[in-house]
Amino acid sequence: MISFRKIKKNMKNQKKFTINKLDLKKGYVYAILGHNGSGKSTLLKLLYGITNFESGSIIINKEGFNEKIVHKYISYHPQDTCYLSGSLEDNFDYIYKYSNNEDLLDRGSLNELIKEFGLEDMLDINIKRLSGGEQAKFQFIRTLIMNKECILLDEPMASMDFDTIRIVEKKIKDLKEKNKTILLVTHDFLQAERLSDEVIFMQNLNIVEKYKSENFFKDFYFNNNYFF
Ligand SMILES: Nc1ncnc2c1ncn2[C@@H]1O[C@H](COP(=O)(O)OP(=O)(O)OP(=O)(O)O)[C@@H](O)[C@H]1O
Repeated sequence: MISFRKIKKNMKNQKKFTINKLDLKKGYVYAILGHNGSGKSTLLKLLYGITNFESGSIIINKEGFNEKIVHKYISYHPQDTCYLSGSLEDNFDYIYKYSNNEDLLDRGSLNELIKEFGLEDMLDINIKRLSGGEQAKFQFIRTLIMNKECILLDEPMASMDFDTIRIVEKKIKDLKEKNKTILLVTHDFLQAERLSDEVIFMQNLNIVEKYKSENFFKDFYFNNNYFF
């Protein structure tokens, strides 16, 4: 269980990002929806500890909140692809060489994922020469092999093709079956409906409400003139 209480973060133009109360349960998929600039990425960055907040608290599994605890429980897929220099294979090798993550999936599992995502013939290519979608596949695989209890996904499918999206959606369902907690930022409402248990709806740097997905898509989404 992850709990946010009375979070306040100063943003640009004297605006404040706030979360009064938010509890995230194990084994749930949360879709984070909202307009551009509503604060979705900021929510993930706060939880991963890469942006600060002025007041309030985050507690992960009753253990508090610091870098060690974050890295024990959480993996993060940022909106932009991050990689180091060298080939695609080099970038996977760096993880096995330098990561001290005890949960890291083994090389066999990595190789299966590389095949499943069709990257096996691209391993020796300089990663910066790969297409946006191929780099996105790399980043998603990297997030999977971290093998953490809570997985933060910031628009992971934005540049993926239809077949790849199907694979990623299946992976997210499999992760849920393994009792992982997923926070998925997406602009695809149909995808959110397919995958999520609950919707966290954001507006103006606040969480408007957390809804059971069936209620959000049945009532709020269609009845709220905010959307039209
Ligand atoms: N560290 C920061 N300090 C001040 N303002 C910030 C900071 N990070 C983001 N912002 C601003 O806060 C707002 C929310 O940004 P955020 O990236 O969370 O939006 P988002 O909902 O993920 O948007 P999108 O759908 O476009 O990806 C934006 O207006 C952004 O410019």
